[in-house]
Amino acid sequence: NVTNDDIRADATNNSQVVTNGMGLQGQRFSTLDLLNTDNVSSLQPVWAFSLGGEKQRGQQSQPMIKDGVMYITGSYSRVFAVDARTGTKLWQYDARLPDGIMPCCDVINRGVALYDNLVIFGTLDAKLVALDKDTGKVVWRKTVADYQAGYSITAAPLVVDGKLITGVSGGEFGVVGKIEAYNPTNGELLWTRPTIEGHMGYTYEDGKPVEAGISGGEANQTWPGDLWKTGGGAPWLGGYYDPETNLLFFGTGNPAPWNSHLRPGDNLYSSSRLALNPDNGQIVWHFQTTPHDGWDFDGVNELISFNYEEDGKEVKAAGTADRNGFFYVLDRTNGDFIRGFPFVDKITWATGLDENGRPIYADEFRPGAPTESGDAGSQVFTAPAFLGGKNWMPMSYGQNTGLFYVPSNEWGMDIWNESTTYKKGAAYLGAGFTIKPLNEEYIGVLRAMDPKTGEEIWRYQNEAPLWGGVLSTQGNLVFTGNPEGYLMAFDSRNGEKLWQFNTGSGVIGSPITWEMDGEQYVSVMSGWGGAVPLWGGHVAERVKNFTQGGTLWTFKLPSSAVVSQR
Ligand SMILES: O=C(O)c1cc(C(=O)O)c2c(n1)C(=O)C(=O)c1cc(C(=O)O)[nH]c1-2
Ligand SMILES: [Ca+2]
Repeated sequence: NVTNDDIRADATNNSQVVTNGMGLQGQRFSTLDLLNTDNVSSLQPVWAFSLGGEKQRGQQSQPMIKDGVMYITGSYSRVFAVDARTGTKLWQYDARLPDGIMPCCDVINRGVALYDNLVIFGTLDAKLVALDKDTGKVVWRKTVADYQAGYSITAAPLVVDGKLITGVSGGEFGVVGKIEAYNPTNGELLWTRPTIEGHMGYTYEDGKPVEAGISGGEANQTWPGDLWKTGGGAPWLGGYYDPETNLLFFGTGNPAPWNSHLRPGDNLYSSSRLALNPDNGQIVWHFQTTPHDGWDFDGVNELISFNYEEDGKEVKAAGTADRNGFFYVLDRTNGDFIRGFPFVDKITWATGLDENGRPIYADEFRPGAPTESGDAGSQVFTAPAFLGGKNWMPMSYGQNTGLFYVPSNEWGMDIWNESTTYKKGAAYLGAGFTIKPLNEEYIGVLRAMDPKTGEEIWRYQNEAPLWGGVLSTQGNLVFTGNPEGYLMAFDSRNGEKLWQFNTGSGVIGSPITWEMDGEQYVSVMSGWGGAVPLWGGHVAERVKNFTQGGTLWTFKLPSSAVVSQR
């Protein structure tokens, strides 16, 4: 069973992985160094587990490990429990999905939460399901939102001190984003916090809703007319928790519709980072990365807590690499902007950030308004593309190097606006687009970034876009995968590629590492999919021959190699 203490200790307990992010702060760093730059070239597969069936695509899950059992999700809202020593399947759960599910960006899922004897995950029809960890049988099931309005859940939920916290997806359908806390034991709703200004939040006392304040204080200050009622801002990537400040950090997605001329104003809290009180969901501070977004620059990307020394003082900071191409370092106690810098080579839509971190817009790179007669507005070519300088794939913070390892992409897009009106359950974009690579040789770039200076310390360039999570370790290793099928290991200090292994399908999951029976293991999901093949325009064309899949791979050193290193 998984306790609150297990969850709190996850970043330092090497024998388990019971949080998404390998620790509540989501640093994705392991203090293990049995596997290191000297021996990683001997890393070998121990077993591979196929998810089976015909639903082989888009495997973004991060595995979890507890007491020798691994828990993963697969595409189409499936969960599997596997013996971590042998890869033998213990049980499988397949959600029965209705025909009308509407995920914008493939049938993906990013993983489970573990609590007590339960394995809990969110489904493509916007339900939370809690399964018995030993049998895979449903213990409770709860509808979070109406899938027929375009809601879904793709992120892993988070458990903090006995509260199960989830976001929702659906920004491309004009849903209203919300973050909610549930009792993980029975699925009872504890609080709900809409992420669009003007909507009421509630806490629940004895099962009854009690008003907990309008998000934003007053309705509709940064939106025109009724647009806030269908404003998007979906916190679709979930969030993390920082024990030092007792705050939840969630990001919010694009405002709806994409056509920004329909909604003059900053459109809070779309494309923002939010800090919430975990007890009642109150928004403690917010930082909006792209006010009045006109390019689908969802602000969901993870905000990762880290501390550093400056002028003899410890700064409680947090770093985030936004879709819009800028990396931000914030004071995580209050959301103040400390510094920001580009982490991609080309940003056209803004010339920089002002002293508060607000973008300085280059208006000629905002697509034009449609004409009165209904013709599309002027088209622009702008960078990054809407799939972002970085998309969902989580970066890692190297505790030993002080660097962030950021999976990123170099691309731009043609984008134009069209007229649109809201219709329940229909795409609500008011825009058209074609993504194009910026370079012939590469699109993906794994970057080691110094958050104190904005300097890129090293980079690895990949032909296809990078779409997988990153892990770094005390053994000076950085792991990530690519759509070409490789799981790769780099030297975290200089970016030298030390090892790679082809898994047979694109790696877009998040690798983990843990210790079992005195040996260090690495696991990752393989299975190409996600948004790139669906929405990638010319880039999708480039990657169209990559094969889909669904396999969980586990690696370790041959026992002899470990011995010889010691
Ligand atoms: O606004 C939203 O609700 C929403 C949800 C999701 C999702 O849940 O996966 C994505 C996006 N937007 C999105 O804009 C996007 O680029 C994207 C890529 C992916 C993916 O898994 O590859 N999901 C999503
Ligand atoms: Ca979106």
